[in-house]
Amino acid sequence: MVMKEEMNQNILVTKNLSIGYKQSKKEVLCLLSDINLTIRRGEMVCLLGPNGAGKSTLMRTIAGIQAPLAGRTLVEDIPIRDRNFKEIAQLLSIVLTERINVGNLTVYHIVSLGRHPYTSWMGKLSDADNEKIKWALEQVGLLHYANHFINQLSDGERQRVMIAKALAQDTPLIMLDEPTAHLDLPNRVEIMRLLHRLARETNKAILLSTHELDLALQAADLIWLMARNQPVKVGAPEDLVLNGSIEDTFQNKSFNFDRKTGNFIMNYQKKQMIQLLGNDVMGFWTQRALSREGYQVTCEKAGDCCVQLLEDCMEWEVHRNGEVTRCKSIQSLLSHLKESFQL
Ligand SMILES: Nc1ncnc2c1ncn2[C@@H]1O[C@H](COP(=O)(O)OP(=O)(O)OP(=O)(O)O)[C@@H](O)[C@H]1O
Repeated sequence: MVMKEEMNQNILVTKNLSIGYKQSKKEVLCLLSDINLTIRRGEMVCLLGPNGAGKSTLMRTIAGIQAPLAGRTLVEDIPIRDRNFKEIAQLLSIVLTERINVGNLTVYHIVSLGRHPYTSWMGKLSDADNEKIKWALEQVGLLHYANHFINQLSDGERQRVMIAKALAQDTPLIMLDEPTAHLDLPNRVEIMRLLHRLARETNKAILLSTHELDLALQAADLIWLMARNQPVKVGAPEDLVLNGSIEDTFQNKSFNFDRKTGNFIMNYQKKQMIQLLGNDVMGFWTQRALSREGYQVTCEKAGDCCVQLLEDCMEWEVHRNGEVTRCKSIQSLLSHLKESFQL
């Protein structure tokens, strides 16, 4: 009984999927084999991995755009392979990264294209289709832009139009290839929040590929972590941080992953030890600036230099060789240290 309920919760299932490219009759580039992944109703999954890991290949294979080397993909228990375009378009919708350039179409018209899998060959929209289009525009907060031309919209709004089109397509699975590429930070956050809310409220499954690790860690229900020739690691973002998977996958000698903050910290060659006294926000930014300049920062007594934070007046006191110097900004602190150490 439990098993049956669980099976019904799955919208996407991959079964022993192998992905890659047939390069010639004999030569095959197999990127990954035996991929068994699922996405449940109402879940948002972020697919993460370094460049060349195979994210686009996996997305394309799941969507039926590219044939698998082996295995299969099921959406709502229906195998994608061998289905025609219209049948697939009723099971999954895809939002691609490319910037759309169709200036002479209105927002309403573009979203209405999502209804094509359901209309006759003439593309006549029924009342129900129009209702669905309005609902989709409402979901992304763009109903008032329905009659605007697409080239009158910002990149963030255009992306929301494409999400509305996918919603109008009304498929159980929505896939998005780097939906936050080309967007500024507020729009990136907005799109992730929107997708997260839509997964919850519509009970659809959302799969998106991204390079935005910090946003994915905050917004995803599950992360699929891909690395070349390694099994896909699946887990809640926090589990993948705690068990070191994120760190291992993105390991690089130029930066370290900070498990406490979920951020990457650049590695600078350390030259001089400096003791930093004080904490909180001012301490965090002072430490960042000192590390960038190549100082090794510690809270213990070390070397002959100590920086004391004066949090009340937001100033910095440098103690070195019995001399005390006050600095009014991080910029002046860094130039004073540079002179002092003659770096
Ligand atoms: N048409 C193709 N024929 C042969 N090999 C390909 C083809 N397309 C991609 N590849 C190779 O497959 C590997 C994975 O590529 P893919 O584009 O899926 O990675 P990705 O994780 O999406 O990368 P990125 O983050 O840079 O977009 C790469 O080594 C790439 O060179």
